[in-house]
Amino acid sequence: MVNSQENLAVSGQVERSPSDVIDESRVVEKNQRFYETPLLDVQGLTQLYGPGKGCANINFDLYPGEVLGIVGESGSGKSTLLNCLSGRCAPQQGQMLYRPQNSDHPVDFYQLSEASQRRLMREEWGSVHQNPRDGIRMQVSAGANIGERLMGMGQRHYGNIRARGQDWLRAVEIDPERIDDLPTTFSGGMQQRLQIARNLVTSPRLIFMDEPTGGLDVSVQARLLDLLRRLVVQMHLSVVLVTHDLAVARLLAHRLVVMKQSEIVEQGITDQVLDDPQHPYTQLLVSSVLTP
Ligand SMILES: Nc1ncnc2c1ncn2[C@@H]1O[C@H](COP(=O)(O)OP(=O)(O)OP(=O)(O)O)[C@@H](O)[C@H]1O
Repeated sequence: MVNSQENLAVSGQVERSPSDVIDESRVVEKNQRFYETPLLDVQGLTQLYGPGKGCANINFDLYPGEVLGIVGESGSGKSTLLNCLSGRCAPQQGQMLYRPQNSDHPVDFYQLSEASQRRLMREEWGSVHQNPRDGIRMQVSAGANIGERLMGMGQRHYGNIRARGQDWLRAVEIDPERIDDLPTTFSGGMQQRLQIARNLVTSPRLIFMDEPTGGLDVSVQARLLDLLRRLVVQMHLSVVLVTHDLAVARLLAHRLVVMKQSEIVEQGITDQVLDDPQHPYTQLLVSSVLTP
């Protein structure tokens, strides 16, 4: 039996011309080289609403296929940082170098024209919000939610778009027979999985996630985390993940950034940061989870 991921690859190929296949082999070569260099290089990013409120002097790299977790208590500036990174807000200072697909040269995202920023956000990036209502349209069918992202990238063949929609519903463990149903008839976990399908159908390289499992029952969370972990590996996604849940960070993130009052106080390999925290604030954060 062909698994969902293979189905996705097959349906993707249906729409590709032979010249695209040749291009693709070049992309793979380039991606291998990119592996040596960051996909995202963030330097001195600052967006302050008041002293200690927002994010200040943020520096980090993100590599292809890497998940970076951003943790910290409420109000430490995680969402402000994510909003700047995902292009929803322009920071007061700093730069974010991004290496676009099929290019050897990084671009400074905030210096791009609004049209170029929007193109990257539409074609190469995705955002998974905590509340699925912020990321999917509740009044159109599940299939339309997935299909409109493909149409936004210029695809017009109804049969192919519908087939991709069904493939992606299957990949996120939703019965493809529900393709014509409204998301309002889905459970919270299903809505979140639909939001993920809508994001991933365009094969993005970079995904921003804000508490993707927040507000879900523990068993639903576990299933979603398992799905996310699998998709991240299969699609070689780079992810910036904001979470207050250290267990979620431990499960998904390769590296962690710890924020306190707008600044990064510690960053490193996830297991090292959580098992041997160096900064007193991180020690407090970790011990507050361990203490019953
Ligand atoms: N648009 C804004 N205008 C004024 N202050 C803001 C704005 N956005 C955020 N802040 C303030 O900046 C600080 C950081 O908020 P932010 O939402 O980034 O924190 P957070 O770590 O994501 O918190 P939480 O985990 O509760 O979502 C807070 O004090 C908040 O009140």
